[in-house]
Amino acid sequence: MKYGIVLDAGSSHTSVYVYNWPAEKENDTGVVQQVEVCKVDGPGISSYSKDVEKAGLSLQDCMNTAKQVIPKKEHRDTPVYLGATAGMRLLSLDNNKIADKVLLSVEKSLRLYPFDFQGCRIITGQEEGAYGWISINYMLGNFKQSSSWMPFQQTSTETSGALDLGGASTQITFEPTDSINESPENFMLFRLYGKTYNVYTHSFLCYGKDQALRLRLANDVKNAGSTNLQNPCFNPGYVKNMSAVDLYGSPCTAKYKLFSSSFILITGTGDYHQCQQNLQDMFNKTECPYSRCSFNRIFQPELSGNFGAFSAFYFVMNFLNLTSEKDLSKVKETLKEFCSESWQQVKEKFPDIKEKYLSEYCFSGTYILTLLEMGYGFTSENWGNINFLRKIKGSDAAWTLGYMLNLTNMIPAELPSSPPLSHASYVGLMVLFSFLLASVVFIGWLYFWKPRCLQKGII
Ligand SMILES: Nc1nc2c(ncn2[C@@H]2O[C@H](COP(=O)(O)OP(=O)(O)OP(=O)(O)O)[C@@H](O)[C@H]2O)c(=O)[nH]1
Repeated sequence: MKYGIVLDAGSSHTSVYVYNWPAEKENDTGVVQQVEVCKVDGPGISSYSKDVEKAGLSLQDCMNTAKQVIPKKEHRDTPVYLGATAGMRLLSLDNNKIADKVLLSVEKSLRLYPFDFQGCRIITGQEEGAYGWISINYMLGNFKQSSSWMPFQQTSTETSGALDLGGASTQITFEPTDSINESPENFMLFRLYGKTYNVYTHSFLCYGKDQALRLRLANDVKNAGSTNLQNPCFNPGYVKNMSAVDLYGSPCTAKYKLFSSSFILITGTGDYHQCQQNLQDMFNKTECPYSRCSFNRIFQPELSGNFGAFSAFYFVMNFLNLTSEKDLSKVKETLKEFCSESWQQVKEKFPDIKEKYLSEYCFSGTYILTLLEMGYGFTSENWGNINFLRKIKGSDAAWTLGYMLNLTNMIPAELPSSPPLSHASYVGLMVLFSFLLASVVFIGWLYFWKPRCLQKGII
């Protein structure tokens, strides 16, 4: 067995994934399995900008778990990759030097482990989308192709689109059916197992659910001209004092800072319709320099096929019991009901759920619906094409697997030149041919030898 470790350094936390696969089958599709995932206790590495040494130290527990999971004799040959996503993208926009220091601290810590350290870097939003798409299609077995020696052409499997909602960014990636490509920067060409895929992808920075909430609140403060907000996206009776540092401390919201007040007071009113109207403003649909756009002047081809929606799409829809609801009007009905429940009732009903997550489910659910409907253009007709999922065949749906498959060259561009026959058929045919050959020799011997004997007898 071979092993690989990928660290997903996200905006809200870091996860350490351990994968393994049989060495002799490493180019086969679907053989890589996730054997462990460890969530680092504490926030994402980007929040250690004022204490960079701690960014590296925070990974210790999960790296020790990886050390235990992987057999000792494999440690030296196990590659370790770290990809940082939108939290670090934002930090590097804000202060590139500090972002480098954080990555250096993390690298220093990771080099202390007995693994084969391969590097830490901030991945682009486009990579995050594309690797997410590769991961889920690899796990779903969608890259399987008919082998070239087959006498008939098998139709190739359709791929599934990928929808990823993080804390700071969100990605949409799919293989469009039309060939309109008005925005080359949104397309990636892949050649995998002998087939070419032209994949559309876009990552919206600041549209992950945590930054989107801040973006909305910062706009609300600006529009209201007050730091005392009545907010329809929180349950009635919910009251929160949010620090101005937390609200304006990211490049997504910094420009909205108007007041010197150090706190913003939020009081929930729990009105789904008002919340959705409020959130719609975040999606500019009026300007589009292309034949079609999602929002904010970004090109998007017509949606096609099924989509796997993971990460926060799954966490939120799973809490609301909506992962298998295919009727969009029922989804809205459920959200409306949930948002209108008093905060006291909600807390009593779900005493075991972290208050931070619980208090934001009305906002997050409404945001997901608005993003999918208003932003990407899903309708009640194709809502059923979205599959909210956390795992596929035991592995988490995340960009990490695709990242590792790419960096270890485990997805060949061309089909591996497989022998046209299986070993068993080959042995069978050899036995048959040997038997036929022996029979021919024997018959020949009988034919040419016997008559001569007979002739001798006659003489
Ligand atoms: N409800 C719930 N939310 C979660 C859980 N784990 C993470 N989240 C939230 O889901 C969002 C996405 O989390 P991740 O998938 O880790 O995304 P990320 O790596 O922070 O995202 P980016 O850096 O933006 O790519 C964040 O807002 C997290 O706070 C969970 O177990 N339950």
